[in-house]
Amino acid sequence: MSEIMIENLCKTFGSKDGRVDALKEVSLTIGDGDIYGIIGMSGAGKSTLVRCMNFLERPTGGRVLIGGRPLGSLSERELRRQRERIGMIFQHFNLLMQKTVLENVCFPLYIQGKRKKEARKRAAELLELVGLEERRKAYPSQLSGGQKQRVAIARALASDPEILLCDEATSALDPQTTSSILELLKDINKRFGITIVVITHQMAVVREICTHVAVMKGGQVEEEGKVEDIFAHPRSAAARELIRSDRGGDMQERYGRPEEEIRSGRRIRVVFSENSAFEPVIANMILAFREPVNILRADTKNIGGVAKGEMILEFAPGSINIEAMKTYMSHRGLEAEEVKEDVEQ
Ligand SMILES: Nc1ncnc2c1ncn2[C@@H]1O[C@H](COP(=O)(O)OP(=O)(O)OP(=O)(O)O)[C@@H](O)[C@H]1O
Repeated sequence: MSEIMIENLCKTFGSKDGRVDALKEVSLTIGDGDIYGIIGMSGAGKSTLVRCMNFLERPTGGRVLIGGRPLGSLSERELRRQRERIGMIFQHFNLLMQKTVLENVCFPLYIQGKRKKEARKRAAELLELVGLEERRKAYPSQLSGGQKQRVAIARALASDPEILLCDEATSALDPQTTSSILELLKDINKRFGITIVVITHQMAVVREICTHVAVMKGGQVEEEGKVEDIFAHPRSAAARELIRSDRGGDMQERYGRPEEEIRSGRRIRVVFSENSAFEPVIANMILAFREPVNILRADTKNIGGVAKGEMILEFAPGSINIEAMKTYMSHRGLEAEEVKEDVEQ
């Protein structure tokens, strides 16, 4: 069992400039086998939270339970054992530059006391899993960023972890390499049932692989739930802002308009899971109400493998048909919600 329960977690750092409350009463549950995203802007407390999950950082209040066992009650030896069951990967890979790819993956196996032959055999299997068996003799400096992260993933898997913590693991990679690393993580989750926690500031990463997400701001969880629900109905300003800044989608070039062109008039955000049905509904609505509607942005996004369409519509200033048009859309399966001023620049 690798369920992670976080209860009222607090972390306060003391410094010469005063106190910093990096985590304020954070509570969440990460289910066994989930791919769980923790998203927020810089300074939100994400790294502190993930470091508290394996007690690399000791919380100042609250509890962390893994598989029902509170980490705070473990002896140092038990804690070391528990940490072996938690792999970690980082933005800057943290590889040993003087060692070959194979030796990098062998490293945690040597620490566990494995013999050289056994460790090399296991490391070779893991390199095959991440698609790098042919680069086993290379040094990290000879690899691309994506390949380095694959080595780091193989190394993290060497101790057969139940949990993999990924701290901004794709932030240093280009979008295409990011997608291939996310695919690899998804595959690992599916094949081995490893619970994966993804720390990121990019909504695109969350929607590509995560099942659940917690949105953090100022050391607190602003919103938490299934990715598709939060994408469709973001409740907090922090979630709306992250969704708004999530660019990338194949329809955008066709419809995309620079945001400077956004004028007055009420705006709504429409979400639908089959984007092909957008156009007839909107076109028929314009015909039915005989009123112009401005498409400010249209986009498709891949949320956990399902294509979701998103559109920002602007109604004519002073229109009296807005509520009727929202009802028209909702009767045709389009989820519509008002876009508040605080999410537009
Ligand atoms: N060791 C430390 N000593 C003092 N303050 C710290 C320490 N570590 C983190 N903080 C502070 O705690 C807050 C949360 O930092 P944290 O690194 O967890 O945020 P984050 O969401 O991961 O942001 P980033 O993506 O920029 O790392 C910040 O105000 C940070 O300055």
